[in-house]
Amino acid sequence: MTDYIDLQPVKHVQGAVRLPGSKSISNRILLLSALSQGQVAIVDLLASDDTAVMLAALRSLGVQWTEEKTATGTIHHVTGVAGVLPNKSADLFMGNAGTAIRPLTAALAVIGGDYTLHGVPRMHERPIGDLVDALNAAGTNVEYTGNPGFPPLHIKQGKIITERLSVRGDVSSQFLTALLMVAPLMAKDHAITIDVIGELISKPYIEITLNLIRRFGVKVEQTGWESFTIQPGKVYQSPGTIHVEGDASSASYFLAAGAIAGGPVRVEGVGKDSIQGDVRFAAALEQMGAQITMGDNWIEARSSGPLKAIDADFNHIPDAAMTIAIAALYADGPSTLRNIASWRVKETDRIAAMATELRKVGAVVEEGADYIKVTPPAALTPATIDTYDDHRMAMCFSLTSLDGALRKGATVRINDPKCVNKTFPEYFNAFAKIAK
Ligand SMILES: O=C(O)C1=C[C@@H](OP(=O)(O)O)[C@@H](O)[C@H](O)C1
Ligand SMILES: C=C(OP(=O)(O)O)C(=O)O
Repeated sequence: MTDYIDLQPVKHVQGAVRLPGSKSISNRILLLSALSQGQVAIVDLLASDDTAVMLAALRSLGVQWTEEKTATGTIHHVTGVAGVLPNKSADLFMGNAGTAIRPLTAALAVIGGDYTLHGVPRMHERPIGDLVDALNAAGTNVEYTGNPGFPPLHIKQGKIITERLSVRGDVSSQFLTALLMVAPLMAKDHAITIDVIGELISKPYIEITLNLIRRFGVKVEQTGWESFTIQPGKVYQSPGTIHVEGDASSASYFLAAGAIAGGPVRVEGVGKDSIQGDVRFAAALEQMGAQITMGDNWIEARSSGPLKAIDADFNHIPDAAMTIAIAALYADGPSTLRNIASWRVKETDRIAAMATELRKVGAVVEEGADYIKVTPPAALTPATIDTYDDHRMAMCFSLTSLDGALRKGATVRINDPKCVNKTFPEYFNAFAKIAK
């Protein structure tokens, strides 16, 4: 029997939400800490499925970590292994966490050993071939045990035999992130250069990667988005204590709620100096007519009349862009989200899933290989929303219960709401708190 949650129409939203830690920052910091020299204290790590698989994998690899509960949150203490993993063989379950499997594959391939990595069925449909090709061309030994180009993987001992790697950047930026994170392990006696083939997508995620690599003491020289060079002889050094920002993608649901149904709604934990590209979601909402204010560690959204339709390129914020597709239901005309082909290879085929579920609430939807056009209905239709084991489908569609300035929300049933555990286990409680 399908588990579900029923949401009644919400007339007004208001309040403040303390965001959970950023998934992207959490999993990067965990791996960098494990590879570094020294002890790292990680404050406010995200507690969710995606970080749980990374933490479990590190433990299976012999990396020691402990969790300390404090009055204000949590501190994870990780003892770095300076690039030498205690366990030379392990079988690792990666769930559906792209930010865990891609960088870990690169790390284990470069370090070498006898490792298997696998995940949920959807993980075995998510591409990893561009990363494996880049690694194996450089001398690692990574094999597919299922379909070529996809997990599961078997990693054996290899040996890096090149100073220059190239990787495709047009399917997922996580492949370049993975190579950048392990480049210092390859750059023992000579510099390593990574060239990007094809137009790099999701560029702000590379900025997160570079920012965190630098905080662990390694410099990367960058030539546009085409080439990255890491100087030899550097080992990641513990930054001591490192703080995880609140998740800017998770912020998008609350900010959109404020923009649609009154507000003000404030998210706490990210602000104007955030290293996450998804804070630029606020600018897209502003373009739609919402009123946005930002502080060092908070962002606030409120509506000022009906939302305006938007037609824009969303390649830089692929995750938060899903929330724009929902805000489009409350806009004054058709909206088009362009350059989002990567949606098709994420937790589900998000262009297809979004189109199907938006039609259930009455929208007219046109989808293409890399775009979606949403024409809002005169009134939202009550619907049962399928979520495709995709946390963002569940979180996005909760917003269809909101009454906007132009049209009223509908009663909505969200099937399998627990899929939010991937990044935001407390999502529906947080949403209920701002619903008045
Ligand atoms: O590097 C990261 O932390 C991420 C990169 C993006 O993926 P793509 O580069 O595959 O678009 C994003 O969708 C994902 O949720 C997190
Ligand atoms: C695409 C996503 O996740 P992943 O890190 O598994 O790629 C996401 O969280 O929207």
